[in-house]
Amino acid sequence: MESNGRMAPEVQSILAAARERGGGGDRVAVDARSLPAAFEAAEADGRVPVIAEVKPTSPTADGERTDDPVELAEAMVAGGAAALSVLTEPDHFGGSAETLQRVREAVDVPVLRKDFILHEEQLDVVEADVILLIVRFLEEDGTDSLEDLLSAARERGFQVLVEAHTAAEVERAVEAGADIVGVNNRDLAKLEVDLATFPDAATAAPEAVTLIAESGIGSPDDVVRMREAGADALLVGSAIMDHGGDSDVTANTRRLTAATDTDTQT
Ligand SMILES: O=C(O)c1ccccc1NCC(=O)[C@H](O)[C@H](O)COP(=O)(O)O
Repeated sequence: MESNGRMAPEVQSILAAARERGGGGDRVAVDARSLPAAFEAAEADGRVPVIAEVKPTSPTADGERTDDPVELAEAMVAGGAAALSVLTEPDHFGGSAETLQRVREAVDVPVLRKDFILHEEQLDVVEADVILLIVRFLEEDGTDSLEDLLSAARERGFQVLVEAHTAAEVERAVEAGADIVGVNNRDLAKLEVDLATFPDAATAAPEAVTLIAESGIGSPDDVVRMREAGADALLVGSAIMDHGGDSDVTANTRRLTAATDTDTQT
């Protein structure tokens, strides 16, 4: 696995901050909204299942979006988002646990807590329907193991999205017991996006796994490409948030949730 020393400086900084961050107070117990059921409901009424991400900024964003996150989240749901992802990482993404809590109270779709969780106590910061565990960040000394975090999260009622970047990491996720696996098209070592990543790595996932294509998806053509490669759902942040601008988040979401294979025909 990639050593943190070979990660992009921004990612090393994210991980250093994550190692320092503590947990919450009391142990969380969640009555989670089902992510697979939300995807099925979207499919049933003709929407591509999209997890739209409330990401005020990021190390690779062109700027910051300062609109009220709850209004952004509601606009994403109005655009057909099956679920939402909310950054709770404060130092590099402008997120917070309080934002996630407000968003989750305002919508009825499942909400993913997008953060860099390395230790069990960090699960107890806020209730969410789904939490993220990143394979390559949990193979380092000084973090809890993927298996331990998976079971600790499930004991609290969370669903778990396990993120991989390569076929080997998909195999590792499945071996650890993941039933929802994301393939990140963004290489977190270099912060480069390559949409060929998902089709390559997805081949390692068994049929029973719910498979999510993450990052770099910006157009209806990209949606169709990921779906044809086996994505059950897509996780999209930047193309919906439009960090440098102030475009309509509902329209940005709908453009992707309404994508069909006719979009790729000339
Ligand atoms: O988005 C970043 O710049 C980033 C930098 C360092 C570590 C993680 C990062 N992003 C996390 C994500 O997984 C994305 O926010 C998510 O998949 C959406 O990606 P996109 O649609 O490309 O905004």
